[in-house]
Amino acid sequence: MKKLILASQSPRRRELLAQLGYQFTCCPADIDETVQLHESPKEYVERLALEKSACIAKEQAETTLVLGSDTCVVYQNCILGKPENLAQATDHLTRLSGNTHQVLTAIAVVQGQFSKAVVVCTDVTFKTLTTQEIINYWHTGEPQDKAGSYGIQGIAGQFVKHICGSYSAVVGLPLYETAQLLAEFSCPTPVHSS
Ligand SMILES: Cc1cn([C@H]2C[C@H](O)[C@@H](COP(=O)(O)OP(=O)(O)OP(=O)(O)O)O2)c(=O)[nH]c1=O
Repeated sequence: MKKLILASQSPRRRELLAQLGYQFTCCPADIDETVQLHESPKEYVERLALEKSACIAKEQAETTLVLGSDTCVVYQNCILGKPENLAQATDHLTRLSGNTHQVLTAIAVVQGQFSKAVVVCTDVTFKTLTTQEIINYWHTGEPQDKAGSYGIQGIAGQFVKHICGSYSAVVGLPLYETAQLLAEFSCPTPVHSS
């Protein structure tokens, strides 16, 4: 079995990868997450997932697989990152209120000089939120470390009227695509026959 490293500090990603049955270690990647000029949201998440994996892979043996991931929330082609304060979270959640937005999650595997990335897009539709609901939500402490200022797997689950795509991708790691990608690198889940 090849050695597998998850290049992430996210407890959600760790739980999702463990759910697939893999044995792995975690090694957070510290990279610059600034959006580049003229970069589309899809290009952005793909680049970050690859950079996170490559940053850890360069310290590893050529046979080690490194999986990195990045999630961003996109509304009308604008990237909504993690909020720094209540004002930013209010801005994000006011935009998402009553509307459909996209959650883009990229996963990337780097092994020595080989790499491959996949981007998964999910549509999420929110109910209309009042200013008081947004303020109350901020004070739960849930939005602070999450792209777009919400966590679908938590209290904000009640804001979501409809989702079209991958729930696990919204939480941070798309289960289907991750298993497929790792199998391509000869690292199958326990249920794969090959
Ligand atoms: C939209 C949404 C995001 N998120 C989280 C997933 C990611 O952890 C985070 C987006 O930030 P990321 O920069 O993708 O990830 P991270 O900094 O948490 O972890 P790392 O870079 O070390 O892998 O937002 C949820 O948990 N639920 C949601 O519904």
